[in-house]
Amino acid sequence: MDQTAAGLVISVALNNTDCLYRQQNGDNCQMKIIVSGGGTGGHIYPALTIADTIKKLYPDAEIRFVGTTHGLEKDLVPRAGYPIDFIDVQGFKRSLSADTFRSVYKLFTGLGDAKKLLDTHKPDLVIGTGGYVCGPIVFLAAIKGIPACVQEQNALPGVTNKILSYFVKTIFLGYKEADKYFKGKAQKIFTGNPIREEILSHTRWEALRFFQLDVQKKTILITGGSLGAASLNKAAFQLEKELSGRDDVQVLHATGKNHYEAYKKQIEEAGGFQSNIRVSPYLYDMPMALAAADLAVFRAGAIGLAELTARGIPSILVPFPYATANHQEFNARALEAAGAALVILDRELNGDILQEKVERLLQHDEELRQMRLAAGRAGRPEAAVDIAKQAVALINTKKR
Ligand SMILES: CC(=O)N[C@H]1[C@@H](OP(=O)(O)OP(=O)(O)OC[C@H]2O[C@@H](n3ccc(=O)[nH]c3=O)[C@H](O)[C@@H]2O)O[C@H](CO)[C@@H](O)[C@@H]1O
Repeated sequence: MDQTAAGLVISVALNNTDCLYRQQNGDNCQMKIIVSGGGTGGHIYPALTIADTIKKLYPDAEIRFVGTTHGLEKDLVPRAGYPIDFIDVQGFKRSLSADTFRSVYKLFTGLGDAKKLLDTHKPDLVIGTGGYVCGPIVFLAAIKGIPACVQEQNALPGVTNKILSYFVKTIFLGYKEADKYFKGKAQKIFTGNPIREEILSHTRWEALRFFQLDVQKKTILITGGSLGAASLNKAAFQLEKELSGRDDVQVLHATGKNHYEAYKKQIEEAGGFQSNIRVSPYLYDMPMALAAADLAVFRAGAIGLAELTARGIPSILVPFPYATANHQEFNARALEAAGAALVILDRELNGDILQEKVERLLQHDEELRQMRLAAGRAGRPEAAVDIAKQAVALINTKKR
């Protein structure tokens, strides 16, 4: 089906949804949606992006979140202006231990809490974005015949989403590579990962002006994810020492808050860097930093990579080796196979290797250009809208 036809199908489905609601519930009716995902930012940010996109498309939609009090969602969701209910559930460790019994017990308390929430709020749709917290509520909704779907961010899916694939109607895939791991009956739709709207809202010129960077130089963006990465910082230090004062390149580097003081001290001991090297603890202006970047040196978290590809930025990726089941390497390898990234494994990373790869790309414009084009092809800037529309259209399938 070409894109226009697909767009038509979606819009017809949405009109039906609207009609159904108006007919059955009158004009005051609001779609009620529960979104659940948590633990790390990697599950919460996509959940918030999907919620924001639904609100933008359907301003009357009533959206609430379900999370646990142990996860970051406790802070991030209220801050984003959504109500959140908490359920008492705990993840399973990969190995058997005394804690396993506690997790089983908590699974039942979680299911009990989820049942109460479904009975109280009577949602028309439940969306899960991964993390064990979304297990009970998405599972129970599906069992009760409430349309339910999940969004999987990684190329190697998480356990909760794999189990849920046997019960939900649809799985929205961040990576095509994840398809083969879902054995359940759910329909699998490759949409890419949802990214916040601001990621695409700045031009290169605006960003260079914002950071007072030089328009003649190539900009390298270096970050080890939201917490930073010691191994990446170590290799970056050698690279930045070599690039300091160069007239063809400039660097924006976020070390991670916990690593910043030590890094600053290291720079001082080395006699300081020139102004083409900018080091900060954290980049609050990531959308601007991405707009300025010609090349990125990154970990391989799914949302960071979706942001890079949405902007068509070539990258050198160093997957975090301790991520669950090494899923970051799967994310990174998918981009490498697409021709959009070079991969250095954390155990092989050192200043020489990073410098060699960076210099190669800086000296070979054509290789960088090809990688930029490949990154652009891999990008799915429309993912959030696709997911929001197709998830809401599932309401039509509700048994009434
Ligand atoms: C350690 C770990 O297991 N991380 C997982 C976590 O991602 P995690 O949250 O670690 O990383 P992601 O790349 O998915 O997201 C990072 C987010 O932080 C932002 N940012 C980062 C640095 C900075 O200085 N400023 C800033 O704003 C990025 O723009 C991005 O929006 O969930 C992802 C999705 O399930 C997984 O793919 C990751 O493997």
